[in-house]
Amino acid sequence: MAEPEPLPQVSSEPTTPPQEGSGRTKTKNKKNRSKKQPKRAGADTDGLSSGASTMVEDPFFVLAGGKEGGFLDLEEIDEADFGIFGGVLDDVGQSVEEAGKDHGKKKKKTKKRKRGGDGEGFSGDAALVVENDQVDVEKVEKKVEDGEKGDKKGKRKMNMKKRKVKDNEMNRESDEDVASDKAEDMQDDTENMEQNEDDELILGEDDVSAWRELRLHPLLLKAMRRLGFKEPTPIQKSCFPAAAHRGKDVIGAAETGSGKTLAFGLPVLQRLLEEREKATRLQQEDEKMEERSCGSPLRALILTPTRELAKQVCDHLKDVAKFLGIHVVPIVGGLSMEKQERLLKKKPEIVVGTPGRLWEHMSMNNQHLVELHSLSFFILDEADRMIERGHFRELQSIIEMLPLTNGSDEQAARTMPNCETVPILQIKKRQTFVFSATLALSSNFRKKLKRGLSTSKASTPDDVSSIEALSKQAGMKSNAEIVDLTKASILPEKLEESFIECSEEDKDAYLYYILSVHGQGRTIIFCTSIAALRHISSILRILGINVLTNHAQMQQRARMKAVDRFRESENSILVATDGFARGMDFDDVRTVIHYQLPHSTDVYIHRSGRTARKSLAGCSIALISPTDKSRFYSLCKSLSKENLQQFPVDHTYMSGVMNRLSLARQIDKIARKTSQENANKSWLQRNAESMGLILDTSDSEEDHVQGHKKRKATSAHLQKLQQELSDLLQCPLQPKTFSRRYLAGAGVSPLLQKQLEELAKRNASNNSSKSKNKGSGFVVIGQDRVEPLQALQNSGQEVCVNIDKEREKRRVAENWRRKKHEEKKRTQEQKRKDKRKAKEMA
Ligand SMILES: Nc1ncnc2c1ncn2[C@@H]1O[C@H](COP(=O)(O)OP(=O)(O)OP(=O)(O)O)[C@@H](O)[C@H]1O
Repeated sequence: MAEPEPLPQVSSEPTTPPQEGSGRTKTKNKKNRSKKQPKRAGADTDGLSSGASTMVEDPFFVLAGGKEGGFLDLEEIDEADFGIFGGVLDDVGQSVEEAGKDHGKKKKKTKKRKRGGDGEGFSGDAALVVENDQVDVEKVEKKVEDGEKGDKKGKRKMNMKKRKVKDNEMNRESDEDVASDKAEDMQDDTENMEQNEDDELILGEDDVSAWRELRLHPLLLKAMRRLGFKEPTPIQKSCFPAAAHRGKDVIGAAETGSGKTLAFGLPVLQRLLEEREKATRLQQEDEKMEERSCGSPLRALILTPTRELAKQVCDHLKDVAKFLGIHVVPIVGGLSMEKQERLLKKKPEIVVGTPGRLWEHMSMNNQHLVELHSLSFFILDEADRMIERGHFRELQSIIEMLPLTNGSDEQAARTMPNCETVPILQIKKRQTFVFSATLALSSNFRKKLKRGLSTSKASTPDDVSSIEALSKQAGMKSNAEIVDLTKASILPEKLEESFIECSEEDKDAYLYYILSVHGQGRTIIFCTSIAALRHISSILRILGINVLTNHAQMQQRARMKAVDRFRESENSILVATDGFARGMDFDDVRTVIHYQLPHSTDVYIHRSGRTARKSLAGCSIALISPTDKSRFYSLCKSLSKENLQQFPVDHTYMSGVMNRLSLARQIDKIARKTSQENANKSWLQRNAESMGLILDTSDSEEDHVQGHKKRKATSAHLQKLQQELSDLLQCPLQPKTFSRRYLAGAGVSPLLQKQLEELAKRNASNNSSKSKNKGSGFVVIGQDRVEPLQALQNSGQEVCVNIDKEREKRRVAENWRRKKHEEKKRTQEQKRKDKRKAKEMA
């Protein structure tokens, strides 16, 4: 075992990064680490092997030390949710097939080493304590608000709980290593239970003939059989031959949920597998190769705009690469830098990350990320998002780090240290892939694509403000394969779009109506603002609808939990902001509701694209207030939509909806006020404590009594409202035409539902025993509500949303208003004149 790697010292001299030791290091001295400005590799040919960097004053100091740059609503990702490696480092001496089969055995061997190791990963236990405590605090807070236990007792209890949470959170860091070891062990155990890839195969050999036609590597074919992917999706079919067999760069655009991740992922895995096979053959010929053991250099760098998407892409590739011995690692903000350094020391072939954190590592001269000579793939997922509003300055810096692609393969090979997996002859040029569903949104871009990249104007060196410029700077060749499978509307074919016109205030009512009357299936509600998200989630919870939330101001652990819970239940409802709109893949989301309209067409497409994925049907409903109208019409225009369906609202439900909503709003108002007051008090307390001051809380006797009375009255009022609402919620949300024989389901509580079903069963058995008394049957429709898609398909009414017609309508209305106004003015003037005349006459 080699000595732990010495950390680079801060120096103003040019320096060579230390060579990677093969052993694990536990040194964590971050302070000693030098912050260097990495040099563009490839610009200095003899510096390539060492990854030498010139030490200059670091212009990225703020970035390196700070948070993920740029995209403020990036998702925090918890390390607990990342696996470490999809597999184990492959034994190059083995055949590829063997490498795959022996995977399980090797895992066991590595496990022993890991146990005494540095404990990356999950800190489940500690987190659970904190989370449970958090729930307890909420319970206690609620009790305090309800005035159930009396103020002082409740407060004391709450303070104790809060302190406990704080302590736990402080201890969490130190507990993490232990907990993560446990989690790692558990993960290993689970993996050991999966004995063999063959046991997991869902499809037979003949089922995947469509993949075979693409000349997919046998191990990848097996992976497709295991995942149950019978045939390639159109984008995969179009991209694979060009990317994998002809080594071309690819610009890929296809609708949301069409499998773009594997459209770029499979060619990467194919090439790595093929090269590994060649390497194995060469190795057998050349015994010297055995001495070479520096692990694998970075072969593919995949960039995504959000942390959650990076995690998802990483997981997806790991799934495919599970038995391939190819390692995929996520490098995103929100994780400990040191832990990521340890992951990178293991030299994974594929890194998926967000630009901010990747650049942070690069600017600290992380050897695996700066030595990019053998990088074979540079991939931008959701590329159009990357260049938006100058968000990812780090992207520019990363692109500058990429070796120039015009150097010869041999030259590149010469500069590479002894690496087993990429022998000299196998190094091909780097391929660049750029993908997104909304790449072709701008008509300009489509035209440019048609003309081809070669004819476009040269961009300035620091300009990555267009896909074109970005691709070129990343080294994309002018003969790149352009695969644009998007239609004019870009949206999936089976997406039923609809809208409800209502006032801003009534959006809550329609939202509740949709969820309670047509609430089947997984639903995502999108908001543009966190304030709106908080408002509706609070109202819906008061109304007894259990919603999950995900937004940038939530703690990461809670966010990831929400995502997991959303995946778990097929009727779950998630309220999210737009950070969640791109790329997130959930099984069978039936409905997307745009509570607030997005600011741009591409966000609308990505939001709506969370449903109707994988050629399944889904529906999207936009709530349109008068202020949203013009934006909505322009959106329709940019998507070439002239007609849209109006969501079929059964207005007989609305008075019931309004009654409930009115109570919920009152409850919400009181709860907000109380929590605001509590927050203010504790803020004051905290600040006074931190300044060493004692707060004068001694009210006069009269104030004290008054305050007490007020609190008591509020609490009684709150209880009354809650009781009223609870009574309403016990009854079905009936339309006026409610028949006693048919209990319509919306609003039926699970308990009532159960009781009614039992009653119905009893009635049915009574009836059958009493010689089938026709007409006395009792039918419970219960919670099996109609799903929005079904409602739309049955009775959605098409409405013309022709923007020109709307403009015309608005113009006519304005003219009419102006005329009216002028007429009024004229009449008033006339009246005044008449009065004056009458006065003069008098
Ligand atoms: N060949 C295939 N057969 C069946 N399912 C597939 C196939 N390829 C990918 N999938 C599945 O399709 C789903 C969507 O894939 P993916 O997330 O890559 O779509 P996408 O085009 O990137 O969507 P978005 O534009 O929203 O990011 C995933 O659940 C994935 O597992």
